[in-house]
Amino acid sequence: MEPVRVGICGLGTVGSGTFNVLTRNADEIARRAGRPIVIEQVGARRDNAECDLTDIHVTRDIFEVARNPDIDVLVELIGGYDVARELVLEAIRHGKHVVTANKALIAVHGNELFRAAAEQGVIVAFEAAVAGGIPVIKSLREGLGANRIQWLAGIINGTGNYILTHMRDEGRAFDDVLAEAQSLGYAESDPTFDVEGIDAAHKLTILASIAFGVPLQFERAYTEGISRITAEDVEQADQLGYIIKHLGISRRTDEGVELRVHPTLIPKERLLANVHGVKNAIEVMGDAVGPTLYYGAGAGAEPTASAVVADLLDVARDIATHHDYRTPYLAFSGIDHDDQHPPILPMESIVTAYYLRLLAVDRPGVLARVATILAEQGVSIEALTQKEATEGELVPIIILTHRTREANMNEAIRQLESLADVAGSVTRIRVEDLDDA
Ligand SMILES: NC(=O)c1ccc[n+]([C@@H]2O[C@H](COP(=O)([O-])OP(=O)(O)OC[C@H]3O[C@@H](n4cnc5c(N)ncnc54)[C@H](O)[C@@H]3O)[C@@H](O)[C@H]2O)c1
Ligand SMILES: N[C@@H](CCO)C(=O)O
Ligand code: NA
Repeated sequence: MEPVRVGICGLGTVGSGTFNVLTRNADEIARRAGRPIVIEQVGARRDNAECDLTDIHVTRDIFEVARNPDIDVLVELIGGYDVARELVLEAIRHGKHVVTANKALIAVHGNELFRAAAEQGVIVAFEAAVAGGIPVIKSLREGLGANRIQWLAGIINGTGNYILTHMRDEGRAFDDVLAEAQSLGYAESDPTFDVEGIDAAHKLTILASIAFGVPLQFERAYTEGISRITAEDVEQADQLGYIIKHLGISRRTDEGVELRVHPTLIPKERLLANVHGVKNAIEVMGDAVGPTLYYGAGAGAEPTASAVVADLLDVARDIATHHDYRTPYLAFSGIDHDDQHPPILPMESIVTAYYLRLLAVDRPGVLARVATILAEQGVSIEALTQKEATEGELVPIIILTHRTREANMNEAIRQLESLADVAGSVTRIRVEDLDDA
């Protein structure tokens, strides 16, 4: 059969990994695809010493790749929102299929890109965009197609998990571990995307669409990062039998779909609590299959390339299939025209348990006043511990609550912070049991 001709745009961490995996495993890949997958052109600002570009047609103008009539598939690995959007739209206009690792692009511009691609009858594949090498998109979209998905929860940012792991195990400083993750090629070009939860929210947005059949709605995701996690909270969580992980959680309720990224206390014995370093894992609960777990490298050159090349294999197999008979981009047919899908819920309406840490003046009646405020908001306490005074007259109070509405907790925290007995702000970290795991 005719080869599939690929143009790779961007020759950084993932671009070089993709180039090398495609080249090294060319024979194996051709046997799987039933035809060779060949690199016809590379668009890059500069050569990359990791790649042997002898005999490769290299251009400094990536848009040349998008317009090259000898290219069947453009692989977008430049990252970012704007130029990547222009590049992908240009490739689609020229009838090319697209493979991308760019979650920012898909989460923010995906609805527009899929519309354009559907009009041209071309594939847009993005397995590498979520959890790097873990085939979670394919699993959700195809392997779990029989299920009504109930919830999914995952560690979906490798850099953040790498930082939390090394801070906890080695007592190292945040900035020091972040610099290491950057040097290993895990971090986004703007690492605040990793540490403030934006990258995880991009990925969660994509997972939720595929799990629940809702259009991509990144702007509705609740996003909180790991930059305010303190050693004190890590220690308190440990004593209570929990570990703090940065999770993306999406859950179907009777009212709609939760879409939230935040640090979370999870019981130490859960599988997700034992996912460390750059590894990612996503737990998915389906009504028929029950809990399933997907684990592996969430970032890095060749793990991510593994997903990019798997998408190229899918393109090679589906290229001759009519668009109407291909797997839909977001797993459900007609998400765009279907207004039957559930709404994304505002954060105030989610229901979860909470860990609270506050500093109070050590005088009679303080605990009663704290308990009264919580009771008036309908928040019931599972455990309350008053620690030894550490900061002058102030004593830390640690509270674990039962499940309650976020709106009630917001009001309780507002009232607690206005008490004369309470110093500074109240730390709040959500707690998930991940039942049924
Ligand atoms: N690094 C990872 O582990 C990882 C994992 C999954 C997904 N991703 C995604 O993959 C994409 C690429 O990430 P990366 O880590 O390889 O980044 P990178 O910075 O290492 O590589 C990007 C490359 O694109 C080039 N580039 C950017 N704009 C260009 C332009 N206009 N013309 C030509 N070249 C241009 C840059 O020079 C750079 O070499 C991003 O969307 C990222 O979110 C990365
Ligand atoms: N910066 C991302 C890359 C993988 O998407 C991470 O650390 O998870
Ligand atoms: Na993936």
